[in-house]
Order: sequence, then C-alpha cells, then structure tokens
Amino acid sequence: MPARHVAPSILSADFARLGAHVDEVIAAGAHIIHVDVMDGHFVPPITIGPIIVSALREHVGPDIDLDVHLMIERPEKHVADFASAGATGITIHAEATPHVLYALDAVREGGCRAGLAVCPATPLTVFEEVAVDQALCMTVNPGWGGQPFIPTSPDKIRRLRALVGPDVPLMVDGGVSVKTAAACVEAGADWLVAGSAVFGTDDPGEAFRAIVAAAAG
Ligand SMILES: O=C(CO)[C@@H](O)[C@H](O)COP(=O)(O)O
Repeated sequence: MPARHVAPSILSADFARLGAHVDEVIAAGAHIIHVDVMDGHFVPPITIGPIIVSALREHVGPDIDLDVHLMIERPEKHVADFASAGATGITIHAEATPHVLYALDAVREGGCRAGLAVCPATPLTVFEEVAVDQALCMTVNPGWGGQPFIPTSPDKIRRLRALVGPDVPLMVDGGVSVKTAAACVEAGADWLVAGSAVFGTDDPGEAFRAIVAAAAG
C-alpha cells in the first residue's frame, strides 16, 4: 500500500501570503502540497499557472512534493511547462482531452508522476485502458473549494481502488475534513486532499494534524 498522506490544497490559502501559509502546513508535517490549476474553460474559475508553481518550488525547496491538479482543457499542451516549473506529480482530467494516453506520456516525459482524475459523474472505465502513477477521484464537482463531500463517493473510491490495484496512490479531492477522512480511507483512499478544512481555518497546521489523526481512525 502507498503511504497515507493528507495533501493541503492551496486553493483555499491566502494567496497574499502563500509562502507563509504553505510553511505552516509543512511545519505540521505535510509532505505533499496540492496545487489546483483552473483555466476558465474546463471549470469556470481561473486560478494559477506555472509561474506560481515555479515560485512555490523555489520557496519549499526540492524535498516537498508539489502535486499539480490540472483542471484545464487539452492538458497535453501545458504539462511540459508545469513539469519545468517544478511539479512532482501532474494529474490531468480524463474529460479534458481525447488524448489521455498521450497526455500521461507527456507528463512522464517531463519527469513527473502521471495522474488521472475523473469528475463525480464520469465512469471509471478509462482506468481499465491506461496505466497511471496516481489516480484521483473527485468527491465534489471540480472548480471550487468548500463544497460538501458527495455522500456516494466511498462506493466510487472502492471501485477505483479495485481497478488500479493496491500499489497506486489513490487521491480523493473535495469536502475532505475530520468528518469525512476516515470514510475515504476505509474505502481505499490513501492521499486525502483538503483545502478549506486546512487553509480555511485560523490554524492550518493544527487543522492539518487533526485530519491526519482522523484519517488514522
Ligand atoms: O480540486 C479542487 C476543487 O476543484 C480541490 O482541490 C479543492 O481545493 C478542494 O477544496 P475543499 O473541498 O477541500 O475545500
């Protein structure tokens, strides 16, 4: 089984003090920082690009995992830029391109782990066709932080775990908190992405530790 991680998502961080906010969760034990990239097309909001990934890499140094979640159309056009900027893993959406295999290969060519994500209403069948280095099950509709965890998600997480096998990190993303973490782990998730439940609090480090504890059961 891959090691279990809680990955704070900077989508809910204070971007005016991003470095300091990220430092707080790293000091609390976070090893993976989740970076949500949105293009205003695949999802309505526009967030950040490679320039911020590059600044984050400079800030956190080489040992922290910057896991980039591309919620953008035709991700294959941009993965090289995110890889050069310092991403460690890059996850694309199955719904965002007709060239999933090509896009995953482009991620690996950039030296990153290649991840594949699906939205809540997307069937998991694509995972029968491609090998991935990490899988992401959206547990809210992508685009915004702070949404409630979709209650049917554990069943989907279970089915995805069965498809990818025991050794592939399985991420869940959306509505993860002290209340939902244990159900995600019980269903087979090992990387829990948490945004508002960490950075939407007065003490992100303490909130991070609380989710780690909740995930441990
Ligand atoms: O990908 C996304 C949203 O599309 C996430 O990574 C959010 O950042 C999760 O936020 P919370 O649901 O944890 O507040």
